[in-house]
Amino acid sequence: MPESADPRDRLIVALDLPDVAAAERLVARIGDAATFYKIGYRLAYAGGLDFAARLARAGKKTFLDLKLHDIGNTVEEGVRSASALGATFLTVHAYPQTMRAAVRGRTSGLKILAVTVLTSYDDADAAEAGYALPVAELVARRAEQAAEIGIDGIVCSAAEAGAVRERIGPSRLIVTPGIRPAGAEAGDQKRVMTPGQARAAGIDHVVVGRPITGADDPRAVAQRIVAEMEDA
Ligand SMILES: O=C(O)c1cc(=O)[nH]c(=O)n1[C@@H]1O[C@H](COP(=O)(O)O)[C@@H](O)[C@H]1O
Repeated sequence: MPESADPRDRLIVALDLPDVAAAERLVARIGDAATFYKIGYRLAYAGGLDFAARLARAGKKTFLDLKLHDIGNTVEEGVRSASALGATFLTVHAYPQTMRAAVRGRTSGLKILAVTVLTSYDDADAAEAGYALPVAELVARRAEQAAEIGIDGIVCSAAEAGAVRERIGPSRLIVTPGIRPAGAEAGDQKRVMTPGQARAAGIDHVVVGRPITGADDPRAVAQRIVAEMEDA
């Protein structure tokens, strides 16, 4: 597994906040306890892409969670445009055509992550969406396809990390949302593990949003998550 030199890099804080001012306040409160931030739909549509570029210029690592999925040409050119924002990671959905297009549009420095099956899905949700395979099998199949296509990393739940690692080998990344410190509310997440369990399962990065953004002391929660992974 590729190892980051700084243990704080293992935690990616999801800045799922209404506006840039709120994101700036949270980043300031967390201070040096976190090095890596994710900007998803909520903030991206409220000025978050410029903010992501600013964070990157300020030395933070950024993850653009845009979950691209469209015709190949649109994905390829979209990835090319996103490359200008200085991000470390960009997500696309793990459909083969979409992943191939993303790899064509990728420029150096930007790693493409493929979202296999959302962590808010269980087998019943996958069946409702028309998939015949249980979630674990669908994740494994998409991870295998992602590796064949040359995607840099996989987004899945930590519960699938072992099976995914077997299929993608040691050098690609495993990034896992659906992470909850012991006792925290799962919310809409259905495939959930603790930071320590995730780390022990061989993940490279965890993504954590509400347990940090909603905390009275977000810096302390971030520090505890990093420490829990160090001890795992
Ligand atoms: O691509 C993602 O980051 C993602 C994939 C997935 O399968 N599940 C998932 O929760 N996410 C994102 O990870 C974050 C999890 O947030 P919390 O549930 O608040 O910790 C959110 O920003 C989601 O958009």
